[in-house]
Parts: sequence; structure tokens; C-alpha cells
Amino acid sequence: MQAQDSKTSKQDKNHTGYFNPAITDKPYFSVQDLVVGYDDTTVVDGLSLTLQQGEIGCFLGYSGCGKTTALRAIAGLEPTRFGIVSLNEQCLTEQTKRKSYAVSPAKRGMGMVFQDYALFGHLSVAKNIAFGLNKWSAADKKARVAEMLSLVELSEHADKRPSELSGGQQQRVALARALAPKPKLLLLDEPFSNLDVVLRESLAMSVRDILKRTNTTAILVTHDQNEAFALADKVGVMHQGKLVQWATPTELYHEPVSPFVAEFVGEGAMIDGIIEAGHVETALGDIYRRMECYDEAGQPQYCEYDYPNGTLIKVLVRPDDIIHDDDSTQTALVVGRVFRGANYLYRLQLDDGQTVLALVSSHHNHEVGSRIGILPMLKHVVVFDEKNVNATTWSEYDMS
Ligand SMILES: Nc1ncnc2c1ncn2[C@@H]1O[C@H](COP(=O)(O)OP(=O)(O)OP(=O)(O)O)[C@@H](O)[C@H]1O
Repeated sequence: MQAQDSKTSKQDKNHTGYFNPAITDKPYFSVQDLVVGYDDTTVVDGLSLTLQQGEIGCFLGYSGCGKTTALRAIAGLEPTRFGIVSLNEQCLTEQTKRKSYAVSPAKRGMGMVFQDYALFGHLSVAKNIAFGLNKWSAADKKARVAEMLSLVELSEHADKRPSELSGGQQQRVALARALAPKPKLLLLDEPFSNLDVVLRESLAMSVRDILKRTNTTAILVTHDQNEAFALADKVGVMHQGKLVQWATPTELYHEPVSPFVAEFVGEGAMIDGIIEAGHVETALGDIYRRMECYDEAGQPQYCEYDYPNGTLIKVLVRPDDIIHDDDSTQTALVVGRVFRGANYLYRLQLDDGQTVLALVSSHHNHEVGSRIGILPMLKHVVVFDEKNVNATTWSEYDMS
């Protein structure tokens, strides 16, 4: 009885109506040290990640960085040179010094959705969705197809051929077909890239909603950051076959681990900083890293930075870190601006000639050449080391 209660509580619906992913010590899906290559080239190089049940992961990166190869290796469609892949407590691939083992793709319990939908043109929408259910009884199959049609909001199109549907609708049929057999893991390879930009983001949001409602664990491959952020819980930035950072979209944006991730994800500028007496001096002001302790008068104590005085470093400044404030005594010169509807993206020159970006409500219309008041309000201070390779993030800081 107790076990039943605890299982129920793990799958309780949260306030959004979604099922919470089951919380267990062991990840539902894990990849350890995956290495995949063609001939003498290594294309995926030591990739490791975990997902809990119901979580959506994403491989994001430039063309050719190895995203599709990683996905295909997880599906068992590419041979693995090294590494372990496990799903739902089952080992699917183990290529190590001790063992060489791989479950065939058909027995992995995975569903796939491709860029080109790969629907059967001669079959109706309903028959496309029923395609993977040949072992189900006729009654169960009928009920499941009806359920999937309703889930993707295509019930009234059940008897149409795919060619009679729009691109977005066809992709929803492909999703319904992949979800119908209840896959343990759904793999989506650039599923929206044939669609126009506006449709892409709205379809990504509705696919996320469908995956969350069905508690489906999934991995998406894309080179489109907006799509990754709209759909995924965890995004892995890939670069030259390596997973550089595997984190939530917010963490990637605000706490990138390297300059590559900082530049790849979102906009921003890296301004010069110099370590002086334990704090960082920048053109925006001096930044003091706060410790979690206070002196007797209640004044915060500050960390010594890890580098000697005079060390040159870089500080990441995102457009939302610079607040426009007419009353501020700190000003910057507007050297460029882009109208984005709700906002202007201003390019601002600081007194020492460096530029930063600022996202300002489009009610504030300042001409190029004018000076505007600014307040630096960094959510996190991301400092890149002197070799510009690694980053550290400070969440607690003061500026002067
Ligand atoms: N079957 C293959 N044989 C040899 N090399 C391949 C093969 N498939 C992919 N590659 C190479 O592996 C590298 C990674 O390809 P992959 O398709 O995984 O990248 P990707 O990040 O998914 O790129 P894209 O976004 O363009 O699809 C590329 O250099 C590609 O040319």
C-alpha cells in the first residue's frame, strides 16, 4: 500500500496539469562516454548525459557537429565505438573493454520523427498513425488511433491523405504515429526545419505540450536555438563532437561554462575586466563577489578572486543585463539600434569605447548618436578566465 502511495505521489500532476517526471536516484535514460565515428574520424567524442522520465532533452549545435550521429547511435542505427546507453533500467549498448553488446534498433522501444515527416502518401492519416500498432487488437488499435488524433487535434482529418494537409499538420501526424505505440524514448531529428519560422516556434510549443501530457521522454536534434528553448527541459550544446554543456535553457543563457556556449546561446558582449585587490574592474563599474558571510556590523564580506592583481579577464554582459534609466548618472552613447516590435535592441558605446547591447522597451525611442542613462543589473556575473576558456558564475555580487 505504501509503495503504491509513493508511486502515485511521484506521478502527481503539478499545477500546470502535467505529470511531474518520476524522481528516482537512477536516471531513466543515460548515455555514458559515447564515442561514434566513420572510418578514421571520430564524430561523437565522449558524450554523457542523463534524462529523467518525462524530460525532454535536445542536442543543439552547428551543422556537422555530430548531433544526428549521436541520435542515430542512441537509436542503434550507427555502431558505437565506445560507451554505454541505458533506458528504463535496460542496457541497450555496452561497448567497453569488458563487453561488446548492442540491442537491435527494432527492440529498443524508441520512436522517431524526421525532418521530412516520412509519412506513407498512399495511406490515410488514421492508417499512418495505426502503422506501428499491428500487434494490437482491432478494438485497441481503433481506440489508440482516435486518442492520438484527438491529442494532435486532427480528428476531423482522419480519412485524408497526408498530401491534403499543411506541413505543420503532416508533422503532427508523424508525431502521432511515433507516439501511438507508446515509445520508451522519442527521437526527433530536426522535425520542424521544413516549416516556416513562425509555424516552427508555435508547433514546437504545442509538441512540448503533447509530450508533457503523455509524459514522454524525448530527445530533439536542432540547430535552432529558439526551437531548443521552446521545447526542451535540458539542452546540450555540441561542438566538434563534444557535449560542451548539458543544462536547462536558463542555465545555458545565464551560466555558460565557456565562451563558445556564451556566444552560441543568446546575444551579448564580453567586456574587458581586470582583477584588482580581489574584485573585477570593468567599464561598467567594479564588481565585488559576495561571500555568504557578514561582519559584525552586518556588512557583506567579499571573496578574493582566484587570480593575481592585474590579470585580464572577460565579463559576459547580456542585453537584459543593461537597464535603461533616464535618472542614472551612468550614460552610454547609442551607436546602433534594431527595432524588434516590443523592444529595441540598442548597441551602446561605453566611455572606454567598448560596446554592449541593451534590450529596451520600444516606448523608449532614442536616436543613434544620443546618450542614454544605463544601470548595469547583471543577473549573474559570468567571468571568463585569463585564457578565455572556462567561466565561473557569481550569483551574489555588488557593484560600485
Ligand atoms: N555515413 C557517414 N559517413 C561518413 N561521414 C559521415 C556520415 N554521416 C555523417 N558524417 C559526417 O559526420 C559529421 C557529423 O555529421 P552529423 O550529421 O552527425 O552532424 P549534424 O550536427 O547532425 O549536422 P546537420 O545539422 O548538418 O545534420 C559530419 O562531418 C558528416 O559529414
